[in-house]
This record gives sequence, structure tokens and C-alpha cells, in this order.
Amino acid sequence: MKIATASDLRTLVIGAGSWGTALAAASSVNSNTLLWCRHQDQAEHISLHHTNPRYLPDLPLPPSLQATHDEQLAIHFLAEQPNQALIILGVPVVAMRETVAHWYQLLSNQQLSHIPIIWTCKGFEQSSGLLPHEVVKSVSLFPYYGVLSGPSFAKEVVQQLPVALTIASHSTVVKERTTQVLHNHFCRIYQSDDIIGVEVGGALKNIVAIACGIADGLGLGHNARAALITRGLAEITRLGLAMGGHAQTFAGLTGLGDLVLTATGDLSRNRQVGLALAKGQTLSDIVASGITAEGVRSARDTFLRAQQLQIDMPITQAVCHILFDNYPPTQAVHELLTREAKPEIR
Ligand SMILES: NC(=O)C1=CN([C@@H]2O[C@H](COP(=O)(O)OP(=O)(O)OC[C@H]3O[C@@H](n4cnc5c(N)ncnc54)[C@H](OP(=O)(O)O)[C@@H]3O)[C@@H](O)[C@H]2O)C=CC1
Ligand SMILES: O=C(CO)COP(=O)(O)O
Repeated sequence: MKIATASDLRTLVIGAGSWGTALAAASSVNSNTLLWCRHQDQAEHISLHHTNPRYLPDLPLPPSLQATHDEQLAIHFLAEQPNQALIILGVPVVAMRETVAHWYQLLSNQQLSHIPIIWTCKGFEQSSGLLPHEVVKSVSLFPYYGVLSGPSFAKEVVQQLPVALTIASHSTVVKERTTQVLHNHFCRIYQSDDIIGVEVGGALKNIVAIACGIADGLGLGHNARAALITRGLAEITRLGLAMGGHAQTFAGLTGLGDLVLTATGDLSRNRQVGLALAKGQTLSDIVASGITAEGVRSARDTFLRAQQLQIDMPITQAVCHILFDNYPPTQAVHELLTREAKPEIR
């Protein structure tokens, strides 16, 4: 693989939340990077002060990282080196449809839609139940696309602590461009062809993390947490295989790796939702704070998709009961524990 120099590569990150900002900081090591923000004042603050106070308070960003709210400037930035460019979408699933459709229009108007585009969101789209790549394909004709996932808290990435991520794509150019941009002295990029497996693992680990937060909040102990992680992985694998993912993906960074991180790491917002529910907070209070907790948004559609495929998902079902059916967490735990005994491997 040709190693491009910093002056060749151009990375546009769309979305300046915690993960978009962290990836923009990481990509600045190898690549000229521009961070597109929804708000002008946010862009000005990041370019001038090199911090993102709303999403990553007190963490310095690389001085070379520039931000903008100007879409035409962002397009011009890419047009200067379209064959060395990469677009990273840092928005949640709920914003994917609108964001992809809008930027596809802007890019195709300038004959730039061949630039590789990757996304980072983890979940199923609410109501449609679609995975992110299905949403992208339903609103655009980007020829080169992929999903970037794996165990990665934004805060640690901005601090340049070691992290390993997976880029899944059917396109060599997407995998190589992503590796050129993000593989550096603290960030390892692994490549995969399994878009479905990577997206299913990323979506479902959030639901299991909510379950683990609930169990820990109720004081159910380390044994319970280990059981939930392991049986949660069994659920993820069952649904993922039925949807067309590869078995090995679920044992990798975007499956087991991200599940362990999110289920046990207190930086996880999904885990924090579970902890708060166990303490008796209501879901409406928790979501009113505006946090991005993709497991809450995905749980119902995940369960519906599992039912359509006749896949047994008792942990996801228990989380849905607590989130949407007003089950007290202790009742959902009791129902989980008192199911029939069964073989571990089916
Ligand atoms: N944070 C992390 O450590 C990681 C997150 N992820 C995944 O990345 C995705 C993004 O998460 P994260 O950055 O944490 O979320 P945040 O809540 O931190 O940021 C969300 C970003 O998306 C923007 N946004 C929200 N709604 C819309 C919309 N309707 N249209 C356009 N832009 C919108 C927000 O803009 P505004 O500020 O203007 O509202 C903000 O820039 C999620 O799917 C998450 O699971 C993956 C790995 C790690
Ligand atoms: O996806 C993540 C880590 O890989 C972030 O997890 P949360 O969305 O639960 O904070």
C-alpha cells in the first residue's frame, strides 16, 4: 500500500459530536482534516480555540484541525484532491437518512460522489428497522462506502490512548483510504468485508450494555454481568448470522470487543442508561437530557427484526420490557432467570 503524505490526503468529517470530533483529531495525524459542524459558532470555536466544549470538554484538539459550517468550503476542500479524499460521517443513526441524502446531492452536483464515504453510527433506524448501510443505499448511489466500528470511547481517542478499529467494506479503495487516514502510532485499523456483521455487532452491543448497566445498578454482581455479556454475545451472533453476517466477526473487535467495552466501561452512555434505570429514573427523564444512547433507539426494531427471523433474544426482550412496557427492572430479571433450562450451544 502506498503511504500518502499528509499534504496528499484530505478528510472531511461531517458531524462534530463526540465521535466525529475524536475521529477528526485522529485523522489529523496523517491527513489534512476539515470538521463540518451544524453550527457556525461551534465551527469558529473549534478552529480558534481547538476544543469542543459541548462534547469533549477540557480536551485539547490538534491545532492543525480546522472546522467549518460552510458546505461549499467543505466541497472545495475535497475537490482539491478528490483522489486522495475520504468522507467520514459522525452522526447518529437518526440523522443518517437526511445527512446522506443531502451530502450525496451536494457531492454528485460537483461530480465528487466517487469519493469514499464511511460512517460510524451503531444501531438500526427507528421504524424502518434498517441497518445503516441499508439506509445509505436507499437514499444515495455512493459507489464506494463502508462502516467503521470497534471498541472506542471518543475521550480516549482524543487523548491518543491506544485503540483498534475495523473498517468493513466491499471496496478495496475504501479500506485502503481509511487505513491511510486513520492507521497511526496509537490507532490500529483492521480490514473486513463483513458490513452486515460489523453493523449488527455495533447495534446490538448497545442493548446488552443497557442490560449490564441495569444488572450492575441493581447490585447483581460480577457473575451476572459475565453471564449477560456471554449470553448477549450469543444473541448478537444468532441474529447476525440470520441476517447474513460471518461468525468470526462476532468474536472480533466490532462484536465481543465493543460489547466488553460498552458493557463494562463507565464512559458508555448506554451503560449509564441502564445504571439510571436501575436507580429508578424514568426513560423520559433520561432521554430528555438529549444523550445519544443508540441502544434505546434501536431496541424495539432489533426485537421486531428478531421476531420476523424467529430468533430468540431474551435479553433484548427484557430490555424492551423495561424501556417501553414499564416493567420494573427486578421483574424483568426474575423473568429472565426463571426461563426453562436449555443447552448452552444450539
Ligand atoms: N462517542 C463515542 O465514543 C462513539 C460513538 N459512536 C457512534 O457514533 C455515532 C455518533 O455518536 P456521537 O458522536 O457519540 O454522538 P453525539 O451525541 O456526541 O453527537 C451527535 C452529532 O450528530 C449531530 N446530529 C444530531 N442529530 C442530527 C441531525 N438530525 N442532523 C445532522 N446532524 C445531527 C450532532 O449535531 P449537534 O451538536 O448540532 O446536535 C452532533 O454533531 C453514534 O451512532 C454512536 O453510537 C461510535 C463509536 C464511539
Ligand atoms: O460505541 C461506543 C464505544 O465503542 C460508545 O458507546 P456509547 O454510545 O454507549 O457511549
